[in-house]
Amino acid sequence: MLLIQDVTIKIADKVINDTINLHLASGDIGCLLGPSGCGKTTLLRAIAGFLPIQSGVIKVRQQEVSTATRHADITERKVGVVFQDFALFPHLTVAQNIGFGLHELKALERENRVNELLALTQLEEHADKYPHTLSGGQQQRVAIARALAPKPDLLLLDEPFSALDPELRETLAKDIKWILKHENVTALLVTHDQTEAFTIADKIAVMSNGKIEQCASAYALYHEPETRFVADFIGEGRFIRATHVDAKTLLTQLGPFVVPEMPENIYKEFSLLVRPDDILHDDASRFSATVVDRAFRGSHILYTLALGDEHKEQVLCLTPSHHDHQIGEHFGICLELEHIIYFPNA
Ligand SMILES: Nc1ncnc2c1ncn2[C@@H]1O[C@H](COP(=O)(O)OP(=O)(O)OP(=O)(O)O)[C@@H](O)[C@H]1O
Repeated sequence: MLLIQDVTIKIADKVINDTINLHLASGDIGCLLGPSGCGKTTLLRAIAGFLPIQSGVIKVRQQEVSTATRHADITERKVGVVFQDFALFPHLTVAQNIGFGLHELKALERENRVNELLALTQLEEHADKYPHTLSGGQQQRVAIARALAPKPDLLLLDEPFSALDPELRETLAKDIKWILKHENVTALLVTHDQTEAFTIADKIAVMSNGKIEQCASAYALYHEPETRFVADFIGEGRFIRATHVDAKTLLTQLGPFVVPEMPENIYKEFSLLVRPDDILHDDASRFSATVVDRAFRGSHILYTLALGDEHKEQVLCLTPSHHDHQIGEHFGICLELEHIIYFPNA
């Protein structure tokens, strides 16, 4: 449904997006995830048709909509856009906002489609209200319903939850995912919040410095990051030094570790990614670590632990919160890795 091949976008001669490749099949929910300034919004704007591209091609439904020499009009793209600030019409009711893009339909068809979307977004009781009387979450649902009303082939959402408070975001993200799947619309959203990306997206493109570093499912990004940037950016974790001892064994400050499956061509010495769930609290272990920081998370505590006498390396450890240790205390830990993620030593 959406195909982006080797796309480069420049603004005032500065390369903002460099050789971007991305594919979304029909019904996929994709996400552009990355730190502020990495070029997410610029790419989304180019797909929507607000910006030209300098090389490559963007196709929607196999039609070329952007190349270096062709720039299809926004209306020709059949792309819906949901903006960060919702951009609702203040003088129109909820129902009128949703029906705004349906001028081509007959009155009855239009009314049916509006009613269908009011039900889908659970806004029936608010149909005759004006946007300023609604909560942020409700306004966002109106914005999504309005964008979905004309049945666009592709829906683009620019930081759709950023104006909402954090508790509401996750619930709304789940609701929106359900709505998008129900409408079977292909969607691409921009966010810098990975929880949001994990909740809503089938496929996440992690961006840095104008490029896509890796495009994969949330699970693959977390467990099989292909670059050091993705390993750092997605989830939590620390790198510790490791040495490849023999076909089955690695050596780290936490002793020898027998590897479930040794990667081919692994370096002799390398940096090993250790996630908080790879470190187990184990009073029987002969390796102990010192608590240098702790974050209480209700059911769990996330400890930052310093290793060895010199405290040069650190790992994170997520334990049930009845293991309550203070900063400066020691406790026994052991390493339990499912995936060996390694990079050359920095
Ligand atoms: N109109 C413009 N003129 C000049 N530079 C621009 C313009 N628009 C964007 N940029 C630059 O392009 C880069 C990428 O911006 P963009 O808004 O795409 O990033 P982003 O990843 O969406 O960031 P954020 O998460 O903060 O919105 C930034 O360095 C920005 O300064």
